[in-house]
Amino acid sequence: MQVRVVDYRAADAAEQFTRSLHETGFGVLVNHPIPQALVEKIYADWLAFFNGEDKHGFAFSKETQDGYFSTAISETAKGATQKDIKEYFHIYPWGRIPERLRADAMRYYEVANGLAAELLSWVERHTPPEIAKSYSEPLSNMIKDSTHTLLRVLRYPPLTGQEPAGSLRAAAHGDINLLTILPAANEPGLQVQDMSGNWVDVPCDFGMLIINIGDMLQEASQGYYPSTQHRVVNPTGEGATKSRVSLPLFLHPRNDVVLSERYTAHSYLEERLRELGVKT
Ligand SMILES: O=C(O)CCC(=O)C(=O)O
Ligand SMILES: [Fe+2]
Repeated sequence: MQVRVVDYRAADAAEQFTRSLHETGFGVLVNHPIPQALVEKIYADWLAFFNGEDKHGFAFSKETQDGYFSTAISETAKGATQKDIKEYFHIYPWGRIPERLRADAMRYYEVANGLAAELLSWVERHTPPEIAKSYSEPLSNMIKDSTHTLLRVLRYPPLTGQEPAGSLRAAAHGDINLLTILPAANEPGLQVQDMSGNWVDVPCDFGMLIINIGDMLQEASQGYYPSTQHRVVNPTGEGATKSRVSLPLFLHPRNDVVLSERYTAHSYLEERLRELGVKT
């Protein structure tokens, strides 16, 4: 399997990109409109935040799910036995965020949301008509004015050697949402699973933009766009002494969006958060 690297400005970009999503659940864009300088600034500022102490004043709320999730309460992937080796912060436009970090995060949120709407229209245009006819509304419309789209800043700390056997920076999982937009992290490690169960490195040169299908779009497209399992493996050697920072934007539909005969976006999310152990 090959995750394609597609030039966003190419004439056949939409076709190439959506083919990669259909075949692998992942697609990678270069020459995309997300400013790299903004991404790098966010990585640097948030690394300093995670290295400091005031993060503890932002402990996440079980009710609203915004704020800081420490390594001690970090999520356990569905079906996994160990916690992931990571800490993270959940940013929503209505949620808590350190004031000095707000403007850049919100600018990123806006720009990436705009691109996501365009990519969802590519996805819709390249869905076979017999499947597209059951989309309950245009896909790009599903995320419009959603209050659930989540910007997560992740920090995977340097490894200490004391990690529980078998634990990973991020254990194999599928994303819950419609579509995820992820700028390449500052360190490697992201892998996707192919149909035979092999783990394949996702192209991740600094500056690339990685997009993957989440479970909700798999549900809405009746599996045409698969939500593939992915993970972040632990580095060895020099890499083990470094933090890894990444910035996924999880595009979530409005609560009332009908995904399929079985689920609305709301019922789907509630079920998954309970399974993850971060909500009761
Ligand atoms: O850190 C990464 O590169 C991927 C993170 C991820 O897959 C997730 O948080 O769902
Ligand atoms: Fe993920």
